[in-house]
Amino acid sequence: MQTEVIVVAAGSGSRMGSAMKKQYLPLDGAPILVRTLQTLAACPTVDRIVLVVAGDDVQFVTELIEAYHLHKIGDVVYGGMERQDSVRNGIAALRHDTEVVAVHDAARPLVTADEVEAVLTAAKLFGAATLGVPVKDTIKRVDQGQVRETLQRSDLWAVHTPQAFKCEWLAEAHMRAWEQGYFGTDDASLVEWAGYPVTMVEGRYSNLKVTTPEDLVIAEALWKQRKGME
Ligand SMILES: Nc1ccn([C@@H]2O[C@H](COP(=O)(O)OP(=O)(O)OP(=O)(O)O)[C@@H](O)[C@H]2O)c(=O)n1
Ligand SMILES: C[C@](O)(CO)[C@H](O)COP(=O)(O)O
Repeated sequence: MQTEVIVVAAGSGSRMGSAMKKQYLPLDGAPILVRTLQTLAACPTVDRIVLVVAGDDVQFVTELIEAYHLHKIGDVVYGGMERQDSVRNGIAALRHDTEVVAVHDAARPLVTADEVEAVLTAAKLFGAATLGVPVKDTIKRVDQGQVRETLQRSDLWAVHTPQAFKCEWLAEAHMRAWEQGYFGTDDASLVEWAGYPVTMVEGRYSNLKVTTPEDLVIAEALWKQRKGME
């Protein structure tokens, strides 16, 4: 059974506000994107990685792949306006014999091989799965500055990547979403919208998405702590 991972790295990182796009900022001396790709390539179940980057970054990323001897990288394809467009471009580059595909944010460099393997295993068994963690804060729905509702925290999970799917489920969901103008902030929501069940796999709080400057400080501390424990 062939397994591929689409790594989306074509965002602009506007919330980070740095001169360099956040996926290329250093995490303990190597670019965040490199850290992410090294972990995915080390997963025994992952056969190939499709990397989605901005058109302007292809040359730079090709140099990174060589400089860091990154392996399992198949196609490097252009991203789109939204994350969903970038994933759709990645799907178009999958091999025809791929049965399970995972989608992962380049901006989540702290994912571990055992988390990746757990979500891939669940997708093989149940068709679709996402990593996530139970939320720790109380979540309220707010409209025009007014609290409208306090949600039942025990039902709420913060969703991470990777998310993994039977290839045909993900491809169908993305194609229908594109045709019907449906947008979601993750791939699982498209697959849910298409009518398929999605299994939640509990991951670790450390698998944060580097989004704003404080995330980078936390990610660096977690990375160094992990390295110290090896
Ligand atoms: N058009 C886009 C937008 C996002 N991404 C990728 O999707 C992941 C999650 O997106 P996010 O953290 O929101 O990244 P950005 O869009 O870059 O950040 P921002 O919203 O702050 O601009 C990142 O790895 C990002 O590079 C992408 O490939 N293509
Ligand atoms: C896919 C994701 O990382 C799951 O938490 C998240 O939805 C991406 O959202 P963003 O708007 O691209 O930050």
